[in-house]
Amino acid sequence: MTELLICGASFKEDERARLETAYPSAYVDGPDDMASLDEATRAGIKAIAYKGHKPFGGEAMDLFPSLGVVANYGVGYDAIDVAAASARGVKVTNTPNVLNDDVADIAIGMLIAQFRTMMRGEAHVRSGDWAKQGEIPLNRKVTGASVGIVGLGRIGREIADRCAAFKMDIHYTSRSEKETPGWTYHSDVVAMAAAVDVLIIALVGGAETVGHVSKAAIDALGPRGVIINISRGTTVDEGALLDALEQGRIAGAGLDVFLNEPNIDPRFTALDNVVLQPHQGSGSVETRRAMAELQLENIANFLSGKDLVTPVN
Ligand SMILES: NC(=O)c1ccc[n+]([C@@H]2O[C@H](COP(=O)([O-])OP(=O)(O)OC[C@H]3O[C@@H](n4cnc5c(N)ncnc54)[C@H](O)[C@@H]3O)[C@@H](O)[C@H]2O)c1
Ligand SMILES: O=C(O)[C@H](O)CO
Repeated sequence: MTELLICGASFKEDERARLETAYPSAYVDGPDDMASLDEATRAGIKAIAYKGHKPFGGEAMDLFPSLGVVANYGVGYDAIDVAAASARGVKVTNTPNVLNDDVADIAIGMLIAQFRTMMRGEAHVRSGDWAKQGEIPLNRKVTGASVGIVGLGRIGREIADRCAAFKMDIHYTSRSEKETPGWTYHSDVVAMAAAVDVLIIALVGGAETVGHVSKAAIDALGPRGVIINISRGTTVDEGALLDALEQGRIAGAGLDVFLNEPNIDPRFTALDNVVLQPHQGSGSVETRRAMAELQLENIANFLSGKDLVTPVN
């Protein structure tokens, strides 16, 4: 009997093989393909291993009368309708913590690359312009900058700890104030943006945080301001961000996440004050392996009647 459905075209070959070896399974590229599975297969599915950002809602869950768990590969589960799952008695799990270091590292990497114009420096060396034209313009010091972390959760905290090592003046917003001596708490993102040079967005995605970093926050950041986003494309007003970047009303951005990935707004690629990454925050071999193992552990625990390791609902 097929107990597991593997759903997601972005599963790597080894990740998929590990799941297939563990349980009799079926595979689909995404939720839109679930209805194409035959009824007998759908009837047996108890667990879905999910990977990707395509919306997975109640209608698709209803195709599986025995479904008990949706195990997401990733900490952010904004693609999954958790309320619909709960209403159907379906558990949702995710992969928190194991990816904190990688995502924090790439946030700091983009910050350094943006401040120190490393992409321009790279192009200057590769093109031969260094020998022909000499040095690139001077850029901006990273150590000691003032930084505002939007969302001091698991990843936000790791980012802040790295910023502390760079002797930065640390500000943050969060739903509640934390025990962080020396760091400045703001209840309002616009007020924080007015007080710092850099905003690093580490919020959850989903309906509640759409446009959280608003046009007003971008305007408050000002012409020396830089926005780093490793959360979701939805958490910032992307149109306002593009306008501000094009008009030089902020200094630049480092972005790992966008609306409509991977078909991002072409206005981004025309800019020379941005560092752009292909949503690869957690994308080291080591971390992806840990995420895959945690996903499988959640599935295994569910199917053997044990407690889930990282339940969401
Ligand atoms: N770029 C990547 O590859 C990558 C990798 C992993 C995670 N992420 C994103 O990072 C997010 C954060 O992950 P985490 O493990 O740190 O999550 P977390 O839950 O520990 O922290 C989330 C933060 O968002 C804040 N928050 C939640 N709901 C809010 C609301 N309605 N309004 C204002 N603030 C709110 C919380 O207070 C917290 O500070 C994920 O949800 C995911 O979207 C991206
Ligand atoms: O949320 C996450 O873990 C990453 O963005 C991958 O989806």
